[in-house]
Amino acid sequence: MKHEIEVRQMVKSFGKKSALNGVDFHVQKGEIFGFLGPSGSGKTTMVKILTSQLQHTSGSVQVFGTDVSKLRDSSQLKRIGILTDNSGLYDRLTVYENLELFCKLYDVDVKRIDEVLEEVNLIQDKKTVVSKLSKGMKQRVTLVRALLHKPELLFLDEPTSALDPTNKQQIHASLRKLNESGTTIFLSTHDMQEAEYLCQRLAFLDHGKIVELDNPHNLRSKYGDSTINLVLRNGSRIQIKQNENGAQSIAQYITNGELMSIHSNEPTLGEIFIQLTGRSLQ
Ligand SMILES: Nc1ncnc2c1ncn2[C@@H]1O[C@H](COP(=O)(O)OP(=O)(O)OP(=O)(O)O)[C@@H](O)[C@H]1O
Repeated sequence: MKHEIEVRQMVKSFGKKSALNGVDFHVQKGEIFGFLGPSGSGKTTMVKILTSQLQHTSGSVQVFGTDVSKLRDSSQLKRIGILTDNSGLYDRLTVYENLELFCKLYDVDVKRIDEVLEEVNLIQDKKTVVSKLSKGMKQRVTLVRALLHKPELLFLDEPTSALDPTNKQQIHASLRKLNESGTTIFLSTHDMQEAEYLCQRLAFLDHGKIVELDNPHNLRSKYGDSTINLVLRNGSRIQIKQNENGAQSIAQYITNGELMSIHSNEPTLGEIFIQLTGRSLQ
């Protein structure tokens, strides 16, 4: 089966410095794939290569089953959406005028503008000049622009980095909805909660290499210490191993009416990253 994205033994060097070093992964149609790494690990470079804004040094990069360079053809370009830091919005035009330009370029009915503005809670700012928007609002307009033509494959580079928690939630909900309607999403982020909430599979990137790739559930089981935390009615906290002795202890606490709460001790994605690399994602 052809994947939406297929990257094999890919290297990207800037002069003598290698930003990405032998990267292998694929993205299946219909999934949200997370590319997680701290600052400088190579996320933006990867997004630029996958969207044909930057050429890789060696290895193979395929999007929609053909070489990534084909994305420069306008028919192929219309199949993807891109949200990056560099907003490319015209400061002196209003939100609507900016989006209208994009609709003309991509042959999209302008009726779609209101629909997407509603979705990210920006409809009331439709007539505002872009120079008067906050950073977070600009980020949402850029997202609207990336969604207007209903792309099959959406690339997001740190999509919520400038947003407050409420706006973040709104964007996450819109992205999930979009994914449910069939859009495949490649998400680069250093926000592990975002990755945890959105991604079906994740690659952890460190110094230009993928150090782990799996779904969040498998990652947690693989790196968890298989203990269970109990809180007793007298306030004490106990950690118990998941084995026969542990099961007997838990049964005893329940029988004696001493147990108040019980939960598994799964690591967060951030903790797993630290286990793997010795450094944090921030
Ligand atoms: N045009 C360039 N010329 C030289 N080096 C570059 C260039 N672009 C990126 N790099 C280097 O490649 C490495 C990866 O950078 P990249 O921007 O992809 O990281 P990132 O994970 O996106 O970081 P951040 O989260 O801070 O945006 C860094 O060491 C960076 O300095």
